[in-house]
This record gives sequence, structure tokens and C-alpha cells, in this order.
Amino acid sequence: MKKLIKNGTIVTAADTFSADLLIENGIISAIGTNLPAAGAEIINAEGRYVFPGGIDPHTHLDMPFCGTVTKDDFETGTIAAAFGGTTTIIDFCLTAKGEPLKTAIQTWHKKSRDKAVIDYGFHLMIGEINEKVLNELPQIIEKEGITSFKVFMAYKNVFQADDETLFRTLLAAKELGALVMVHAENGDVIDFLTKKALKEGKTEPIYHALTRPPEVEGEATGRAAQLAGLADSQLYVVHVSCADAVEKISEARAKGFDIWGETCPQYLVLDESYLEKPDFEGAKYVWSPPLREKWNQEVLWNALKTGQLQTIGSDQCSFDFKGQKDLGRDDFTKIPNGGPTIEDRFSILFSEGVKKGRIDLNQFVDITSTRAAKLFGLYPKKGTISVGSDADIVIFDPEMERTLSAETHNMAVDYNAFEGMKVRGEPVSVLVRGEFVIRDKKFVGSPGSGKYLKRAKYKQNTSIDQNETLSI
Ligand SMILES: NC(=O)NCCC(=O)O
Ligand SMILES: [Zn+2]
Ligand SMILES: [Zn+2]
Repeated sequence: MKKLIKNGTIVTAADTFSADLLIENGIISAIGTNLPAAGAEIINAEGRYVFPGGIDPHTHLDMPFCGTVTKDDFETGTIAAAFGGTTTIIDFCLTAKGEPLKTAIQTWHKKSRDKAVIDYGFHLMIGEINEKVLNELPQIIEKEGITSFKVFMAYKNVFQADDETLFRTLLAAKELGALVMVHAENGDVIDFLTKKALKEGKTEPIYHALTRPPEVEGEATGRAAQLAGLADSQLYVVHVSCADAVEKISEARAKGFDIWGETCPQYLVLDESYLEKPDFEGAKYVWSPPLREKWNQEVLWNALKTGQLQTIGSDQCSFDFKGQKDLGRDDFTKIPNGGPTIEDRFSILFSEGVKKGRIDLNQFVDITSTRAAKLFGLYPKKGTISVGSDADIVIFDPEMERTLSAETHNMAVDYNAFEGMKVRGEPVSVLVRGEFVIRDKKFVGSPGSGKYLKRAKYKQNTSIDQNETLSI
């Protein structure tokens, strides 16, 4: 059905202006005033911002990890994402050594197909590089439209890949048109430090942070950047948590390397002291990389403002406190790493970023949506408000207040990492391809309505201006 969003303030990464928006067949068909209203449902957005739907480029839904499986699956996770103003996610498809990549992708399709309520794509984990993998990659790009690969430099004996694998992945990605993402922490050094800590009887959650100091993130970030430079390839560093890593990304960018960085809401507003909460509550705040000393937060905000970091991913990877985080009560290395963040990514960035003057409104849109669309081959179908784009829209009340809490959140987990935090600015209604998924703060979507997105290839050094229309 035709819809006309009237009287709102449209905000893109480049502009802020008052105009109406006509939606036909799921696409934005006109932007302007005095648009033809005949037969259209009128939606009044007076006093509200009209943003392009958020794109969360970093989620782990229904993912086996640390001896358990993340609590949120593609249904609960995408419903929560939609409440939070996100209309597209890109989830990490795990692979296993020796198993065809295609099998892993089929598993991820099965997990998501009948459940997602918003659109979604996959990044593909690369754990090994051999002839079989190299033969499969071109088809994965062409047929599946998966144009980003993920290499873990940490989680020794689980996901960690060696430098040869990373380097060869960078070379393959350059040739094939994919973006290489890295979890940049030195897994070997962490392995040594964690074993040493346990030997010394240090078992509490805080030792998770103390055995993964900023230097191990800075070192791995610098190493990955150098290898990307040597391969003349492209690199995206996920979940940047500290000044050491920002510095390495900035240095590499200053040399002209094609390098991008993402941070996450938890690193912007939480700090290392949370891991010291009594009664094992610190386990709720176990992320890798870990939360850092508070002063790092302003470094991250400043990097977003100045463009040294370009995106915000939730790194949604939720585990219940009871029954899952509990696994590590006597040994911090057994605490499942990750937390519930998919729902609050957008609001935290708006409230703490725009409302506190750390970033402006257009930067907010760029960081939460447009830049990820450009980097991951979705622009301009996704990530902006323009004629011909998918009508993925967030109608946002900039003054509405909410207190983040497990009692009211829509994620499936039994705690909220930001419990008690007050945010100002909230999505009121959210549309995906012209259909309401959230309407006046109520879920009205349906599981399985989310569409799998085949993504365009990465174009080196041009992603910022990548402007072609995609036929997906
Ligand atoms: N970040 C985290 O602690 N958990 C999710 C997996 C990952 O991204 O490393
Ligand atoms: Zn990671
Ligand atoms: Zn992650």
C-alpha cells in the first residue's frame, strides 16, 4: 500500500530538511511537498526525525560460542533490533575447518530464513585458506552476494587464524572484491596471560580485562593494518575498544591504506570498573576486547567525530546471566564473551552522541546507517533516504525518554548491560521496505518477512563515494 509520511524532518548523512516522503511498492518514490496523496495512508511525522533505517554490521544471532549458544536468535534478535531503529543486520556466519563454506552458509540461511523480521546479510568467517577455500570463494561472492570475510586474530584454538591465513585472505579479497574484517587482539599473548593468571589463582571476571590489555589490541590492529597495506587490500577492524587501536587505524589511514574502524555502544559508555561488580555480576560485562579505562571513551567519541572510526556495530552476542555467564563462576576464561546490545545501539548513539554534542545529526546517520551500507555493498538501496531506495525508515522522537532495562527490553536475555541508563530520543515507528515492523512502539511485523540481502562487491578506496544503483 502507498504511504505518505508527512511533516517530518528528513535526515540523511548529508542533509537535514523538511519534506514529505511517498512510499510505493516498498520503495521511496518521491520526496518533496504537495506529493500526490490519493490512495495513500498518511503518517504524520510532525516534530519527528525521519531517518534511514539503521544498519548494524556486526551481530551474532543463534551462534554457538564458549560452550553454549547465544540467547537471541534471528527472531528475538531482529525484533529487538527493529524496536531499536535497525532495519538491516549483517550477521557473522561461522565456518569450520575442513567443512565446505557452502555448508556453513546453508546453516546460517536455515537459522534466519523463517525468523528474521528485518533484512539481513552474512559476513563469512575465514578460518583457513587452502585450494578448496580459494575455489569456493568466487561462487560465494557471485551467488550468495557475501562480500565481506571475517578473520579472528584471537580465541586461540577456537577461531584464531594465523598471519598467513589473514594475509592470504587479504590478497584473495582484493582480487575478488570483498572487505576483510578482523577481530584484532593478539590471541597467543592472551592465551599466555590467561593461563598465567589462572595458575596464580586469579579467577574473577576482572581478570578477563587484565589479561587482554590494550597493547594486545593495538599490536594486532597495527599488524593487520600493515598486512593490509602490504597486500594493497582493504581492512575493516571490528569492535575497536581503545586508544591504542584507534592510533594504529589513524596511522594507517594517514598512509593512505584502505582501512576502516567500527566501535560499539558498550565501549562508548561502559568501562573496566564494571567487571569488578560483586557477586559475579562483573561477568555481565565480559566482552572481547574488554571494557577499558574510562578515558578511552572520549578517544572513541572523538574518533567517530573526526572520521578515524566510521561505524558502530552492536556486536550483539547475548547470553543469560543465569545458566550461561554462570559457566565461568570459578574461571573467568569460561565466561561466554559478549552481551545484549542490538536494541540500544541507535538510541545510545543518539542520546550520548547527538544530544551531548559529540557528533552532529548527519554524522549520526552516517555512523549508524549510511557508511555501513557503503562499505558492505548495500548503498544506495539501503542506508539513505533517496528516490529509488528501499523504504527502510525510522520515525524518531528526539525528546522521548526511556530507561534501559531488562524489565522492558525486547531481547531474550535476563539482564541489560545498560540497566538504569536514561536515553533521550527514541524510534517510534520503523518501516522495512515500506511495511511497518514497529508502529507506535508496538511490534507489528512477522517472522520470516526479513529478506536475505545479496551484496555488491567492495570497490577499493571508492566506498565512500560508491553511488551506483544495485540490482538485488
Ligand atoms: N565480542 C565478544 O565478546 N563476543 C562476540 C564475539 C566477537 O565478536 O568476538
Ligand atoms: Zn570479535
Ligand atoms: Zn562480534
